[in-house]
Amino acid sequence: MGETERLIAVDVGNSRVKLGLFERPVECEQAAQAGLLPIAGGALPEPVDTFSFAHVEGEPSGYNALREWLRPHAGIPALLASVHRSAGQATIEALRGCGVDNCRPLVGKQLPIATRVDQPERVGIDRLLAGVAANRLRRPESPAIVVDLGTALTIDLIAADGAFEGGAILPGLRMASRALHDQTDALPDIAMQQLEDSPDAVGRNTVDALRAGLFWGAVGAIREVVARQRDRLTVPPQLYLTGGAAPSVARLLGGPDCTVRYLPHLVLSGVAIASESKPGPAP
Ligand SMILES: Nc1ncnc2c1ncn2[C@@H]1O[C@H](COP(=O)(O)OP(=O)(O)O)[C@@H](O)[C@H]1O
Ligand SMILES: CC(C)(COP(=O)(O)O)[C@@H](O)C(=O)NCCC(=O)O
Ligand SMILES: [K+]
Repeated sequence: MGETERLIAVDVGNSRVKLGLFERPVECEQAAQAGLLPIAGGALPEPVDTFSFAHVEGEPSGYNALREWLRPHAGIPALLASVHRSAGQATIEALRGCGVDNCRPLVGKQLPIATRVDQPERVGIDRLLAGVAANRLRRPESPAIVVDLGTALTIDLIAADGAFEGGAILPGLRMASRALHDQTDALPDIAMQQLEDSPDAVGRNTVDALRAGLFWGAVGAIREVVARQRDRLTVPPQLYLTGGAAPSVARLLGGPDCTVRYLPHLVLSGVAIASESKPGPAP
């Protein structure tokens, strides 16, 4: 298999940079051309190797570890989706410095997904890419709802015709915990490991009360927004979960007519699918 058949997909979020090495040429049963709605069908491309790190301003260790991971992958083209400008730029520089060939940033209008939103160019590219991947996964007649529990928590509706309809944005678990700590005198910041298991809803101390509120607040918000988006649909949606906090809540979501799948690399798979589309101009 030649180098050109491989791709490094990059997803720069507000907390973490995620990379995936995709080896197979991404096959598409229906040509995904810009302007054409992609029809659901084929399997989702999955990375054969992944790497991720937290990006922190002025802290080079994550980028140093990235350079180590990239060492055997020099010469492979990379396609990058970023919602964080400075981390996106630092990641591009690290990739180019490691000899990664032809590292291109993706922009929303290159993606094979239609939108029905007020300002398509303002939508986070991670939200659109998760929609691109959801379109590959869902049954053609079923709409999809994508829940991304990252720095922010996003809950987006993909219509049965494949269009990104918009959705809801709210604080993610880490951000909510940090906001409570920063804006009060007495509340501690809660470690993410303490938010992995369903806590008792009656916290008998400050930390347990925060765990209860943060965890069940996120689960409740997702259930309510999903239910309200579901109310607009005639066909039950398929629910896809991704993002750092998704494993904690995945088994608590869904219902009798709404199946749930946790897909840790949904955005990276969206980047791999987007790589099939017409390449955009080099920056
Ligand atoms: N062990 C954990 N338990 C619960 N939530 C977690 C855990 N680890 C990370 N998170 C959450 O996941 C977020 C990072 O996920 P990620 O999808 O990489 O975000 P982004 O794409 O915004 O960078 C953190 O901000 C935090 O909210
Ligand atoms: C909503 C987001 C902050 C989510 O980013 P993340 O939590 O994945 O880092 C990002 O998609 C973004 O900056 N969006 C721009 C505004 C919009 O999507 O409408
Ligand atoms: K994300």
